[in-house]
Amino acid sequence: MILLVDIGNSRLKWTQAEAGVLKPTIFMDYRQADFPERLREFWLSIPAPKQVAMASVSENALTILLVDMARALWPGVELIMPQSSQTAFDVKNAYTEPEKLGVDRWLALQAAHRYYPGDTCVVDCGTAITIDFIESDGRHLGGLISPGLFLMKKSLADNTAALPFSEDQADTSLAIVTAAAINNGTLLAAAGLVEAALARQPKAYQLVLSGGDGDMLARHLAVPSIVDGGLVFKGLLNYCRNENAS
Ligand SMILES: Nc1ncnc2c1ncn2[C@@H]1O[C@H](COP(=O)(O)OP(=O)(O)OP(=O)(O)O)[C@@H](O)[C@H]1O
Ligand SMILES: CC(C)(CO)[C@@H](O)C(=O)NCCC(=O)O
Ligand SMILES: [K+]
Repeated sequence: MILLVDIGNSRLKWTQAEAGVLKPTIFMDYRQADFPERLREFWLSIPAPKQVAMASVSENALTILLVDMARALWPGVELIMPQSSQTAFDVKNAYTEPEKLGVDRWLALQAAHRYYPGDTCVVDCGTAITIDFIESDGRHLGGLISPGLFLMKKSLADNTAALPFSEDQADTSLAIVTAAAINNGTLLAAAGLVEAALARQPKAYQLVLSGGDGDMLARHLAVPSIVDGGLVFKGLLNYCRNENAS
């Protein structure tokens, strides 16, 4: 078994890979006080992994906590922590400073290149919305970063007197009450961003979505898309030896 860990900006996501097949993802809020205990209990209940692969775009302290926990639970376990680089698994990073590209974006690009070959636009709709374009030959063209839906709504609530934070259902129609106006406005901002990014390219790209709001965004886009919430995990798996072994 290989333990795969994606430390995002708001949540920790982890899963087990057995013979290359991913189990359901466990999502955890790492800001809760009892998070380390809850995670340790979870990890005590699973078979000892041969390898632990981690991707982190979060604070170092959290990464260190998780590394220490894995080492304490499974002494001698092999830890794999990929970093963004110039090229990996036939993907060429477009950034002028390749190591500055978020490792979540880098891993998602590698997974997209492997599992969704072709000219592809990879969108992660999480804390941030990231949009990256990759050509069928593995050349990354670059990307875009915007606040995600939660942050858009939170910044409205935090910076105005009259606007509340609302998590009601959203669509892209015109609203006649405040909460719907915010939910629909921010959803249309996200959908419009993705549609505009695609429309401004000189050719067509297939669209692959991931992230906590990926499903919701997919339902409201005017263009077809594939939703795959496992892109970062699949990218991590590339870096593991014997990925097909149990
Ligand atoms: N407390 C919360 N903070 C932020 N987002 C939340 C929270 N609760 C629910 N969400 C939802 O999850 C979305 C974030 O998705 P996701 O879980 O992929 O983000 P993440 O864990 O921070 O990962 P990443 O950093 O990779 O984007 C938000 O836009 C929001 O809709
Ligand atoms: C953009 C986020 C926050 C998305 O999770 C992450 O990929 C990150 O911290 N990136 C570093 C900056 C960059 O990718 O240009
Ligand atoms: K992300």
